[in-house]
Amino acid sequence: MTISPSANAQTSQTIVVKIGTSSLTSANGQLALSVLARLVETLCQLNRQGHRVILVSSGAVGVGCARLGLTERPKSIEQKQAVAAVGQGRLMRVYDDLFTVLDQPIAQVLLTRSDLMQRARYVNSYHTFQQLFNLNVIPIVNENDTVAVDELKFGDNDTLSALVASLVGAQWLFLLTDVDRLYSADPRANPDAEPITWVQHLGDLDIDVGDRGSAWGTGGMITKLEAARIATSAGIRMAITNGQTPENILKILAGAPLGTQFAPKPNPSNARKRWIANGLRPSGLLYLDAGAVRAISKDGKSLLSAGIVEIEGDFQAQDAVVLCDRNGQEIARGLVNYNHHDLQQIRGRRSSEISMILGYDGAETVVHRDNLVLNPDAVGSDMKPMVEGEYSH
Ligand SMILES: Nc1ncnc2c1ncn2[C@@H]1O[C@H](COP(=O)(O)OP(=O)(O)O)[C@@H](O)[C@H]1O
Ligand SMILES: N[C@@H](CCC(=O)OP(=O)(O)O)C(=O)O
Repeated sequence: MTISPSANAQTSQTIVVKIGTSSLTSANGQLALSVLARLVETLCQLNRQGHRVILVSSGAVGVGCARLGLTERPKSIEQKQAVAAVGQGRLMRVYDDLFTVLDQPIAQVLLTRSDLMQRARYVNSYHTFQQLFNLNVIPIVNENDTVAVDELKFGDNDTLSALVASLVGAQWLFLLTDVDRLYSADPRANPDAEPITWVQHLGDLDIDVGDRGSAWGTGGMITKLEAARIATSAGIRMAITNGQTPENILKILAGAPLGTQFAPKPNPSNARKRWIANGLRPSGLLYLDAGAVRAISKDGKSLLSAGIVEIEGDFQAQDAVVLCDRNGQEIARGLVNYNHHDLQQIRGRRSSEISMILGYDGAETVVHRDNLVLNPDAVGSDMKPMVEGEYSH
C-alpha cells in the first residue's frame, strides 16, 4: 500500500514538526542525543529542499527535572514553571549546537495562549514567522511555560503545534511521539490493539485513547486527536509517527504509508476564520432554533436575535461564542456583537425591535457571517465533498 504524496510534494511546502518529551528523553530523563541529531539532520535536509520548517519542541520540564535531579514531573504550577525555566535554556543550547554543526540558524519562539487569542499579537506572530522564513531560520517553538497562567495555558504542545501550523498556513503537521502510530487502544495496555494507518474523517474514528500518556508526556493521544481536528479543518495534512526515526518524515512526504496519516478537509476557512475557530477560547454558548441552524449552516446567513432560544456564559461584545442546536450539538463558532446581558433581553426578538428594547442602535446581526465559522464535522461531509481521487491508498 502506498499513500499518494500531497499534490505539491515536489514544491516548497510549510512543514511543522512537533516532538514530545517521551521521544526527546531516555528513561532516566537525559536527552536522547542520537534522536535529536537525526531530527536536526532531517529538518536541515527539508530546509535545503526548499521547504519552510518549524520545530515545536517539548522537553523544557523534562530536561529541567533531569538537570535538577528530580525523579518525577512536578505537580504544582509554580514548580513546573521554575523547572521549565531551567530546562528551556539547556534544550535550546543543545539544539543550537547541533544545528550549528550543519550551519543552520535557529530561533527560539515562546508563545502563550493569549498571544494567539489577541488578534494583534496573533498577526504579529505570523509576521515574525514569515521574517524568520525569509532569513532561512528554523524557528523552535515551545509554550512560554514560565509565564503562562493556568487558565490561559495550552498545557500541551500537540494543540500548540496545530495552532502554529494553522497560523502559518502549513501543508503538513508531523507529531513525533513514542509509539509508531495511533492504535484502536493504548498499545501499552492492549497488545492486541489494531494499528490505524489512515484517517479520512476524524468523526468516524472509534478508538480508546485512555486518559493519559507516558510518564513524562502531557495529554497522550487525546491531545493528538485534538491537534488532528484543528489541523485537518485548516486543510493541513497530519501524521503521527515514531520520534525514534525522525527521518521517516522524508519517506512520508514521498508517499510512504508510515505512521497514522489524517486527510485534510477540503475548502478550509480563511486565516481570520481559523483564528476565530481555533485561536480563541469561547466564553459563551448560544442555543439556536431549527430555523437559525438551517440559516447559518445551509444558507450561509448571519445569526439574528430571533433564532436564539437560550444563552449561557458571561461574555462581552466581540468575545467568541459557540453556536449550537437545541441539543447542544456545536454548529459553529463566532464573534458575538452583544454582551450576555443585552443578548438575554433581545434573544427570540426581531432585529427591528432591538433599538426599542436596548435603547440604542445595536448591530442588526448577533453574529455576522464574516465572523462565523461552521463546524465542519457538524455540517456533514455532504456539504464539503472530498475531491475525487485526491488521496489513494
Ligand atoms: N489509542 C492509542 N494509540 C496509541 N497510543 C496511545 C493510545 N492511547 C493512549 N496512547 C498513549 O499515548 C502515548 C503518547 O502520548 P504522550 O506520552 O503524551 O507523548 P508525547 O510526549 O510524544 O506527546 C503513548 O505512549 C501511548 O501509551
Ligand atoms: N511545554 C512543555 C511541554 C508540554 C507537552 O506537551 O509535553 P509533551 O506531551 O511531551 O509534548 C515542556 O516543554 O515541557
